[in-house]
Order: sequence, then C-alpha cells, then structure tokens
Amino acid sequence: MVKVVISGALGRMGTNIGRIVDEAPDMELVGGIDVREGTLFGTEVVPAAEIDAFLKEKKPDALIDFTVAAAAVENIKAAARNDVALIVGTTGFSPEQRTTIASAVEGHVPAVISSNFSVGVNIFWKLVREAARELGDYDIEVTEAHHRYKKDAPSGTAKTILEILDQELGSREKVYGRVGETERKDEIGVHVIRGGDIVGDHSVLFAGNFECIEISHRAYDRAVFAQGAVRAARWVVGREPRIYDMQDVLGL
Ligand SMILES: NC(=O)C1=CN([C@@H]2O[C@H](COP(=O)(O)OP(=O)(O)OC[C@H]3O[C@@H](n4cnc5c(N)ncnc54)[C@H](O)[C@@H]3O)[C@@H](O)[C@H]2O)C=CC1
Ligand SMILES: O=C(O)C1=N[C@H](C(=O)O)C[C@H](O)C1
Repeated sequence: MVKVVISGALGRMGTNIGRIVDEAPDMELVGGIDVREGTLFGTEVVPAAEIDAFLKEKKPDALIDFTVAAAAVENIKAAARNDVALIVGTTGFSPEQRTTIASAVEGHVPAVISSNFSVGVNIFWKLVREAARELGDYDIEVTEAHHRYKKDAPSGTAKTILEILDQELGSREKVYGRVGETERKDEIGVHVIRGGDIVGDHSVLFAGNFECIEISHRAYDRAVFAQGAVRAARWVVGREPRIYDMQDVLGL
C-alpha cells in the first residue's frame, strides 16, 4: 500500500487526485493539507501550519503537492525533513525557488517534479523537440490558454516548451505579446489566453515560407494530470533521493 497525503487538498487538482487515490486498490489516502481545515474523501485535511506534525503522525510514503509556488516550497522542505517522497505539480516557481527545492530534495528524498503530468503533453514535448531540431530557421510562436482562475502566466508547460526550444536552438529572445509597430526578428513569440473553464491548451507554431506546422495539445479534463501524478506516486517511492521528471516515469 502506498500511503498518500495531498497538499492543496481542497483545490481543483487536489480533489481530482484525492478521488483517484481513494479508489486505487494499491493506495491509501491518509489525509490532506490546505490553508484551512476540511475533509477529503473521508480523511482529515489540516492547515499548512500543521504539516510537520501531520506527516509525523500519518507517516505517508508520498506527498503530492498542487498548490502555489511559495506554499509548495515550504511543503517540499517539510516532506524532505520527514523523509516523505514527493510529487510536485505546482507551477510558477522562480529560479531562486527552484534552487531552494533542489537543495531540499537532492540527497534527501526522491521527487518527481513536472509542469505537466499528462502523458499526452510529455509526448507533445518530444514532438516539439524533434520539430525544433529540423525547423530552427522557421519563425516560432508559442500559445497557451487556461481557465480564468489560473494564477501564473505563462503556464509551467509553456515555460518547459521554451526551455526545450532553448536547448535545441540556443537562447533566443522571448517576446510576450506584440502591440504597435513591430519588426519580426528571430525572437520566439509567447501568447497567453485566460478565460472560462479552459482546462489547458498549448501549441507551438513553426511558420516558414508557404507552409506552417502547428503542434498542439488540448486537455479536456483534469483527470489526465491527476492520473499522471498518481502514476508518478506509485513509481517514485523507494527511488534514489533526487529530482526526476515525468519523462523518467514514462520511460521516454
Ligand atoms: N503539473 C501539472 O500537471 C498541473 C499543474 N497544475 C498546477 O497546480 C497548481 C494548483 O492548481 P489548481 O488545483 O488548479 O489550483 P487551486 O487554486 O484550485 O488549488 C490550490 C490549492 O492549494 C491550496 N493552498 C494554498 N496554500 C497552501 C499551502 N501552504 N499548503 C497547502 N495548500 C495550500 C489552496 O487553498 C487551494 O485549495 C497550480 O500551480 C497549477 O498550475 C495544475 C494542473 C496540472
Ligand atoms: O493551472 C492549470 O490549470 C494548469 N497548470 C499547468 C501549467 O501551468 O502548465 C498544467 C496544465 O496546463 C493545467
């Protein structure tokens, strides 16, 4: 049995993940963390200030964190202190927060950290990498769309796309939207749409002369992210104490 605590337990992702863990025959949902008390599928949700005591009491194998960046950093440090493996889906980390996370995790606990846990997006990233290798002289535009409540922009997934493009093409200037007189050089354009209940759309356009290739992914339900996070939880327990990504979990 993999014993799981979820932080961000009362949020959109927390509740989706809670349902899957609760129904999994090989897992036990032992509780949740959020900013306030509550319940998650019959288990206790406690305020974040009590995370250390809660982890000591429940002794979970894994903590799954889908919160906000500043909160996730503290939850990650608490999990590492208490020898609990991590699955982190939270996005919007600053470079400094990433460094803090790496020193909390490396050599202490295994952690799968990914801006997108869907299988489809992990394949999409591979296709983007392949296209960038072949189409480096085409103009590139990245577009993402999400629901009106999303706190960070661009999305973590879009930032991962930009990292992949930088790895393949060298670092290019990023232009976030355009207005007024513009002259296209070899920058990468980045465009963010927020509205309604859009679950998560990402596309990369490679525009050449007389042809375009557009690679895109659309999530229709948060279940794709939640299922990936639960798959990562099964995979990570007992691994070497370092940071992994979802490509490691999927063997891509
Ligand atoms: N990697 C992936 O596949 C995915 C990542 N995300 C990311 O997950 C995060 C959460 O997304 P949603 O669930 O839509 O947001 P949400 O706002 O619905 O849920 C976040 C929850 O975290 C709670 N929270 C805030 N501070 C906390 C703390 N200190 N400790 C514990 N809980 C705390 C909030 O009260 C809220 O219930 C975002 O960063 C989002 O970008 C979302 C979907 C997929
Ligand atoms: O906040 C969301 O909803 C999502 N966030 C992730 C991101 O920032 O890339 C993944 C997914 O697109 C949904």
